[in-house]
Amino acid sequence: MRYTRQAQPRRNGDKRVIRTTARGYEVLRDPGLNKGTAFSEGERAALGLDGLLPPAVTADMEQQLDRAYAAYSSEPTDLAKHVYMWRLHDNNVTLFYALLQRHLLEMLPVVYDPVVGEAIESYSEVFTRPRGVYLSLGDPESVEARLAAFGADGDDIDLLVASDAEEILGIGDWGSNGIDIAVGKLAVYTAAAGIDPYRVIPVILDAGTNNEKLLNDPMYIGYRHGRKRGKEYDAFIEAYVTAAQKLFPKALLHWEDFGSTNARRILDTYADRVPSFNDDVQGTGAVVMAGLLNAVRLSGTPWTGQRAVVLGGGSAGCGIADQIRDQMVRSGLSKDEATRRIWIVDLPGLLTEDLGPDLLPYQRPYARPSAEVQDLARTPCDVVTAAETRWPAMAGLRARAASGDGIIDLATVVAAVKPTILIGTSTTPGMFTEEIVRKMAASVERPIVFPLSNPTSLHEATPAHLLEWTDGKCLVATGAPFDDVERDGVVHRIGQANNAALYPGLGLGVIASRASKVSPEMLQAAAEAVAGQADVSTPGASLLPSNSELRTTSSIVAVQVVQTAVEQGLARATIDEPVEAVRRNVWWPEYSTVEAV
Ligand SMILES: NC(=O)c1ccc[n+]([C@@H]2O[C@H](COP(=O)([O-])OP(=O)(O)OC[C@H]3O[C@@H](n4cnc5c(N)ncnc54)[C@H](O)[C@@H]3O)[C@@H](O)[C@H]2O)c1
Ligand SMILES: O=C(O)C[C@H](O)C(=O)O
Ligand SMILES: [Mn+2]
Repeated sequence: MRYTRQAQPRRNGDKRVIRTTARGYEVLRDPGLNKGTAFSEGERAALGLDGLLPPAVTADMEQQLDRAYAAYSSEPTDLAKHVYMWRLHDNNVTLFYALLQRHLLEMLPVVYDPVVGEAIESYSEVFTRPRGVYLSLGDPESVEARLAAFGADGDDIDLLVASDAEEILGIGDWGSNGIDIAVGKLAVYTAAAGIDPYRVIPVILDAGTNNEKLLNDPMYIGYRHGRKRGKEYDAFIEAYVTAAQKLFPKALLHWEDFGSTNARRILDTYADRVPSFNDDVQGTGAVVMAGLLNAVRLSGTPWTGQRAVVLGGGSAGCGIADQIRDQMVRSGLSKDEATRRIWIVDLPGLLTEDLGPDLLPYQRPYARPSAEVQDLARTPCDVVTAAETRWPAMAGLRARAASGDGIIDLATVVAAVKPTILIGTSTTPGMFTEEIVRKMAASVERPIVFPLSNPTSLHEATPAHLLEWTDGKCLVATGAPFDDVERDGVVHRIGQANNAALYPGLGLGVIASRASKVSPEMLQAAAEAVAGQADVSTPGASLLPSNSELRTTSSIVAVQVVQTAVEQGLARATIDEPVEAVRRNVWWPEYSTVEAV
């Protein structure tokens, strides 16, 4: 290691010092050291930078921020802006985060979702330099050595975000390209919650890919092999967890964008063994709960009277269903009564018990008894061959198509159930049709409709359509950012029910408390904290806090998570005061003084 960073204290405004043996270009080429024109005259002399920098010394960051923002703005496309930002990151980490934080509302969709989806699709082409750890199932013995190559000491790492990239957003399998989802999620951790960017590692768990386009692309940079499953896959994940725990014993393991057969299984296997959570199952479930807490309050119908239909019963859909069920139980229903008030529609239509082994274990509790649905109409169905290898539910669809039985489709379910809540996590655009939404609105005063499939192009409906079809009565939240919708003099602000509003604060709380695990109560505390940050007292108000307030939201979430961890006896750090514990762990994008040693 060529320099050491002073770890504590890390408060806004505190001066930090980095001591380094590096000199000259070595300093300028290290994005953790480089300050460009902000190096003082003293630093320039001591570090051998005289002559390597133009003479002007820009004492604060303002001018650099203005220059970088102008360059960013002049990029012609969102993807070019995304690439610009990551080049800036590779040149000067502090400036990257200062710029991102200053323009968070504008830049979040560019650095993160939806543009990160485009970047992942073209990763092999736009690749310039690596930014994380690449682990390959093709070389399982090397897992520990590859993680160790990151070069951090055990106590220096707080958080690893890992993906096997089988189900990136809603765009499917992207193999090693998927490392950018881990990189993007970590950038949000830092910009939204102040997680120290030097104490995190993005990881790709490359288990092969079934993406033919990648397998046939000579430029593909991942493990060129069909996706491996079963024992080999499980051993690979086990090797990762074991190595991560050994090398970085304090770290929280964040799981992102796994396929529906692995996500929940991995979560259940490790939830009690290491501090870990699955963002798509739990982060999404909790952020959607935040939006629903506000929406249900506005709807005037208590939780015990809500009926929810979820389209897309994968990681996100069933994670959301579980949180709705738990909220109904907290409101007084039995677990069974609550489960019966949730209907899940997937590729084979309404999930029913007769799908038997085609159901995933976590879908099974929601499957409706055959007797209950025998009078419902069935619509003939075709098997979509393009989705053949992607979802296990295809087997159920194929069986129903072959038997000539057809499926109980979303329109039929909505007509029969008269849901008060409709959630979309199906990855399929346009599924909430005018007919379906009008049908729902005919029997519910304030329909709650959350189309959540990312990126933007995959949303089940647009907010403008939902408000049009419900005469402005719909309570809407979306997965990606959408513009306000104006109707009859009311400006409807569209809340973004994206896990980015929740996981950064959750992670910060877990790190600050060194919680031994992520409990359901911590998730619920986080959901309530997010809900409480949205003021829904005016007509058209957003159901979730604005992303421009992410920093505040995240710190409030973190404090509640620390508090809950302490109450549950899960905190391994000594916490006298949760606010102070959180504050101590926050990193700010401010230049350190660089000293030559
Ligand atoms: N807003 C958020 O914070 C957030 C969080 C997580 C996931 N998501 C989005 O939710 C979507 C699903 O993500 P996931 O991780 O659950 O994926 P997943 O693969 O685990 O689940 C997708 C499910 O949808 C089903 N499906 C596919 N086509 C369908 C159709 N036409 N009708 C009904 N069901 C269909 C699949 O069989 C599968 O069960 C993605 O688009 C993702 O971006 C949003
Ligand atoms: O990444 C996002 O924007 C949210 C979520 O994790 C997703 O998979 O869509
Ligand atoms: Mn995700």
